[in-house]
Amino acid sequence: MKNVVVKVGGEVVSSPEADAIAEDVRALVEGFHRVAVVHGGGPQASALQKTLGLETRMVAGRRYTDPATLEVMKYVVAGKVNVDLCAKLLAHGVVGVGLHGASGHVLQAARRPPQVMTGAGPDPVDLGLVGDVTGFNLPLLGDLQERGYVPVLACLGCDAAGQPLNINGDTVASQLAAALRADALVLVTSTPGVLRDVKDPSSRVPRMTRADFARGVADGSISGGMIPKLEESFEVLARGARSIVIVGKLSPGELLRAVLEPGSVGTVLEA
Ligand SMILES: Nc1ncnc2c1ncn2[C@@H]1O[C@H](COP(=O)(O)OP(=O)(O)O)[C@@H](O)[C@H]1O
Ligand SMILES: CC(=O)N[C@@H](CCC(=O)OP(=O)(O)O)C(=O)O
Repeated sequence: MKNVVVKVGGEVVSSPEADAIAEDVRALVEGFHRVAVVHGGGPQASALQKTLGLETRMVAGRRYTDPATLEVMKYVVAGKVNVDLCAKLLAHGVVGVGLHGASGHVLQAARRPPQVMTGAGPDPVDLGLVGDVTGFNLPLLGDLQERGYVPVLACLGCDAAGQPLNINGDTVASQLAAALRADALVLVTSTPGVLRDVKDPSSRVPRMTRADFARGVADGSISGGMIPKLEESFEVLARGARSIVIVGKLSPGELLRAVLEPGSVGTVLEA
């Protein structure tokens, strides 16, 4: 029995690939593995911001979140994306339970103080209503999994005073993997892993170390959302996570292989 955290990026939730993922989650659950799903919704949030005439401000892959932006995140991430993903799982025989941070206080957070960020220059950055994960309601997640449900967590946290906070989906997933001491964390994104050249889908990097990551940021070949994804992942690896793999453009069966045969799909991160 493996304890598996699967993070699905927003772009993937609305793509046909979601069927392959849901099917593989079913296979994992049927194989008596414990699965928790975390999802984002960044592209959908940016699209709604545009429709509403709101500016999207990303700083090194993270969204500057003012009160209006937080409203958008609630509508999109805890709303449409969570519903669509639970419905997709259901269509493949997986009963997901949709959750956000304020629900069961499953995702506990504290507002992030201004800090220097990789890829965003030397000065501290204040991201507004963005949170850092402080904990999870693990008993609630465990109870759900025990009864055959798959928790489906939207990446919105909530602090003890009841303030919802926007958190990068990869951050939530990697912190959850650490808290659960997961056997595998699979980050499903819109590219088939980390690419040497972001414009060339065939340039997949099969294995990557922290030093490779630092070099990629410095030479500009790793940018945008890939920076926080890798940064959080390497931190969790350093704290003892067992297996982290970045995958994407999945065909049926490939998510399963990423969990059961690490190294066969995507980019495996090495401590
Ligand atoms: N070297 C790279 N390899 C793959 N993707 C990269 C790379 N550098 C930048 N990216 C960008 O990072 C994006 C993935 O991050 P993000 O959009 O945050 O994904 P997700 O929504 O799945 O969390 C890719 O779509 C790509 O545009
Ligand atoms: C603080 C922060 O940046 N939060 C992210 C949360 C959504 C997310 O991570 O979505 P993907 O997984 O689809 O990228 C954002 O607002 O875009």
